[in-house]
Amino acid sequence: MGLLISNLLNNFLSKQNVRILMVGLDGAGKTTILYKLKIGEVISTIPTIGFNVETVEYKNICFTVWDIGGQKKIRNLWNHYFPNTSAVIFVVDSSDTQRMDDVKEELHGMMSNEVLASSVLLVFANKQDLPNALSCADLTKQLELHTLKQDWHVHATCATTGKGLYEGLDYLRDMLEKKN
Ligand SMILES: Nc1nc2c(ncn2[C@@H]2O[C@H](COP(=O)(O)OP(=O)(O)OP(=O)(O)O)[C@@H](O)[C@H]2O)c(=O)[nH]1
Ligand SMILES: [Mg+2]
Repeated sequence: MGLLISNLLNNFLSKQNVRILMVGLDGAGKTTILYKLKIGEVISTIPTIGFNVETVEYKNICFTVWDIGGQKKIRNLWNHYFPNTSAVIFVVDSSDTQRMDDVKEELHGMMSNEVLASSVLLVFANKQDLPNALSCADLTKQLELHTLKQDWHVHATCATTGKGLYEGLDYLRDMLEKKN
């Protein structure tokens, strides 16, 4: 009986583990987001060659966030991180309008990979503080998000202030819950 109660309690208290892959072009703000979520501060970043990984606990979920470098010459390494990914966070520099075609190509190329067929997608429309940042509606159109097979949500963020980051995670959680 004691064991039963202890098991029930453990199940109730145990955190759900979710593996998240965070990708996007170089300079989009991925590493800034990771450490804003992890330590609540804006760190001074250098371009990521390889990856950073941290766990972020939020509302009884333990997110293991893999932040992968986005420079063109290392983007072909992204697919090594795909297996067992529950959710993809694709970070976009919303003010980098010149590279939106590259963003679209990378995003669709990645999400068409069978290994990610049952993942959900959160797009962070980052750098909303910059004057020429595209809105979520414009990004949705330009990136043709409606043609994706997976569930997706696009959320406006500013990594340097933290605005929108946790709200985005709330949507991610809802999408994951709907799947289970
Ligand atoms: N204005 C503004 N700057 C931001 C924002 N988010 C990130 N940055 C800046 O953008 C630059 C690049 O950020 P990183 O987090 O290093 O970008 P990254 O996506 O990790 O880049 P790679 O590691 O090369 O793939 C840094 O100078 C950040 O301070 C934002 O929301 N607004
Ligand atoms: Mg980085």
